[in-house]
Parts: sequence; structure tokens; C-alpha cells
Amino acid sequence: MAVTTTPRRFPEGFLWGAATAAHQIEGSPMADGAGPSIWTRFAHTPGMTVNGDTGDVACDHYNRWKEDVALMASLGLKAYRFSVSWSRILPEGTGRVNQKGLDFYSRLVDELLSKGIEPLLTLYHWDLPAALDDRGGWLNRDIADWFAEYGSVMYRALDGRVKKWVTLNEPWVVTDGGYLHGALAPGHRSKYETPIASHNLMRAHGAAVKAYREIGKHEIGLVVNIEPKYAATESAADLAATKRAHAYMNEQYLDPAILGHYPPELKNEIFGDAWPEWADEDYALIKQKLDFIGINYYTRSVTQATDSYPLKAGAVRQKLGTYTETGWEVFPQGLTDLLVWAKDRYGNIPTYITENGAAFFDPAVAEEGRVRDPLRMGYLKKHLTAIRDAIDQGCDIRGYMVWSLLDNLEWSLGYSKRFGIVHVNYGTQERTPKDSARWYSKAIASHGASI
Ligand SMILES: CO[C@H](O)c1c[n+]2c([nH]1)[C@H](O)[C@@H](O)[C@H](O)[C@H]2CO
Repeated sequence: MAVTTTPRRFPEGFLWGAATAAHQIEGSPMADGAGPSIWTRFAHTPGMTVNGDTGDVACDHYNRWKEDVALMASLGLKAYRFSVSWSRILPEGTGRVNQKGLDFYSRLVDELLSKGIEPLLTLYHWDLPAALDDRGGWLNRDIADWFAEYGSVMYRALDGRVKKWVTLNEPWVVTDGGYLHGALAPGHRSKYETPIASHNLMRAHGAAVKAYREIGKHEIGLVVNIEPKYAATESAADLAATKRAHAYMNEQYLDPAILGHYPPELKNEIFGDAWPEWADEDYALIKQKLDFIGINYYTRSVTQATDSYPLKAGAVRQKLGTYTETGWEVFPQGLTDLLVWAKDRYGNIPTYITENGAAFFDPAVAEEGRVRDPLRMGYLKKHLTAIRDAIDQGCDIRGYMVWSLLDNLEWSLGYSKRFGIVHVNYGTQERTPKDSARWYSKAIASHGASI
């Protein structure tokens, strides 16, 4: 079905917001008693990030948090998705609580609430305490208890002021990037470690949800990145590759969390002898009732059989496609298709688009203080329209968090890619709303009718 262009309002109560993550914007990673994370270590390891960029300063949000909340309010945001740096709260990962770290997030939440902005708090957005990585990190089964302990500290401190909790951001990226291909912290490259890290992430997710049910009184969910896979040809090889790629990225996490089992392709066609037999109690731990799911959507993948290891599948660049600075095809129809797929497979669980956005080359801040970013505006318009189409097809989409509020540290790509609707001058830390921020403000004020 083609993406229609009729501007239409979104449901009453649709939550319009923006998203960030601690390590990408805060800076001051070791301030006030915080411990190092694996990203502090990884970025300071020569060659791991573009230009050797680190999160030491980033957007200096740790000091500018009040100004940034005022900026969010000026844009008319109704919600703000952010993550907590685990090693600010528990510098050794478990045990001793660093009250100053907790106080930072408590102040941030209170300021958001004072401006009528709802906080959505992500417990884990990739910055594992280095002290836990020293104990095996996601390869150590004890991490389920460590994560539940950390979550419980946060629930006791903030639940009630925070009413929407997320356990993990994108377990797929954590394992594919951090344990299989090594592009992300902790930089491992092992087909055998990958399933273990992945499974322990999901066990930790389940343990944190269980702990929430004993402490919290509001909502908790899981955020996944999913990407529709379209076969490049109808050949048996390409169809099989597409099925593998779909199972590996799109089903690997929501299936165990909601259905209680993994897709069979993971063992039978991808990991083989590297896929352990998991105990039944693991599946019971992972499958906890979710109040919502978060979907991060950026692009699609036209998929063909390749000799890639171990997936044996890869994306085919589309000759007529439009691509972002990160090499992702702009394909809004994929979002509609994916939301309908998720509804049909998992039973229309309340869903938030917890990330959607694009890096395009932005011009410098013009004299009149404008940053013209028409490509990003077009991207957001098309994807919000695609969400509206999914809602028209019965999907229970509750909100949209644009990625990202601010230009920020794009992990291994450093500061070379700008996703923000607000420009950040990293030299002066000046924030300048781009045209896309102005456009988004109007969309929020009109409940989507101006899109
Ligand atoms: C592979 O795309 C993923 O869905 C994805 C894209 N992104 C993400 N996940 C992360 O959650 C953010 O921290 C990134 O900054 C953002 C932009 O790269």
C-alpha cells in the first residue's frame, strides 16, 4: 500500500517526544563519583572511534541539563526519552550506590515534570559499567541479578515520577556490534560469545521486569531495533537469506520476550554448534508481561544471499534509493509494514516509536541563526505519515520519539554524524534548533495535522 500524503491528526494522547542516551550527550563520565563504563574505555582505545572522539565532553548535558529541559519545553515536547548511566549509580556495577549520580537523574526528572514533559527512562543504553565487564559482563549469567539490582535502585528512587521504564535499548545492536563484529564496545568478535551475551541480555531484561513488578506501580517495556527485510530476488537463496536476516534481527528478541521461544533459524541456520541449549527456567524468566514495546526504526534492507559470517545475508544498495549520511535507505513504507507485522505476530501490544531520525549533512548555522535541514524534515514527515498509516491499519501506536533531540556522539562514528533536530556547536556548546525542530514543534502543536 502506498504511503498516503493526506495530513491527518494522531490519536488523542499520542505522546510526542525526542530521545537521547546518556553516553551520547552527558559528558563528564567520571564526575561526582561515577565509575567508568565500557564506552569510556572503548573510546579511549586508539582506533576505536572516528577521530578518536570520546564522550568526555559530548553535549555537556551533565552540566547543561536545565537549559536542555528548557529547550525541550520551548519546542513543545510532551515527552523525553533518556537513559541512565549505570556506572553513575553503581560505580562498581553492584553494591555501593553513588547518591550524587542518583541525584543528577532525580533533578532531571523533576525539571522535566515541572515543564509538563513526561520522562521515559531507559535503564541500559549500551554503557555497561567497566567493573562488570571485568567480571565477564554480558557473558556472565550473574548479570541478570546485577541488572535487576540496578533497576531496583532506580525503581525505588524514581518510580511514580517516572511512569514509563525501558529495560534495554536494542539488545541486537549490543550483541551484533559488541560481540560479533566488534564495532561497538566491548569490541569482541566471537560467533560463540554472541548467543551467550544475547541470551543473558534477555535474562537480565526478564529479571529487571520481575523486579519492577515487585517495586514499581507503572509501566515497563523493551526497546528493539527492527528493520524489514525484503528479498532482492525470488531465488531460493535470496529468500532463505531474507528469512535468516529477519529471524536474526527482527524476531530474535521480541519472540522470547513475548512468545517464550527463539526463532529456530538462530540455531539451525545461523549459529549451529555455537547456539547453546537453554534451560526452561531461562525462557520463563525472559517471558515477562510487557506494558509496551518500543520500536526503533531507521531503514529497510533489501536482502540477498552473501558469504557474510555467520548470517550469510547482506543488503543490496538500491540504485534509485535515497540514502542518509549513515548509508541507510530512506524507506518509510518499511515502517508501516513492520508495525503491521509486529501487531499481527505479537498481538498489538501498545507500541512507541522510541527512535526514528536521520543523519544528513547539515549546513552551518546561518547568520540569522537558522540551520536549514530540509532532508531531515522530509524524512520525519514521511515516517510520521507511515505511522499514521499503520494506526489506520489497527496498530496501537502510542507515541513517537524523534532521534535525536541534540546532535551527539554517534558511538564509533564520533561526532561525524548529526542526527539532532537541534544543532550543537561542540566548541561553544551552543544549541540552535534546526528547521526540523521548528517543523516538529508545529506537528506536535497540531497533533499531527500540520504534517
Ligand atoms: C542500526 O540502527 C539502529 O536502530 C539504531 C540507530 N541508532 C540507535 N540504534 C541507537 O539507539 C542510538 O544510540 C543511535 O545514536 C541511533 C543512530 O544511529
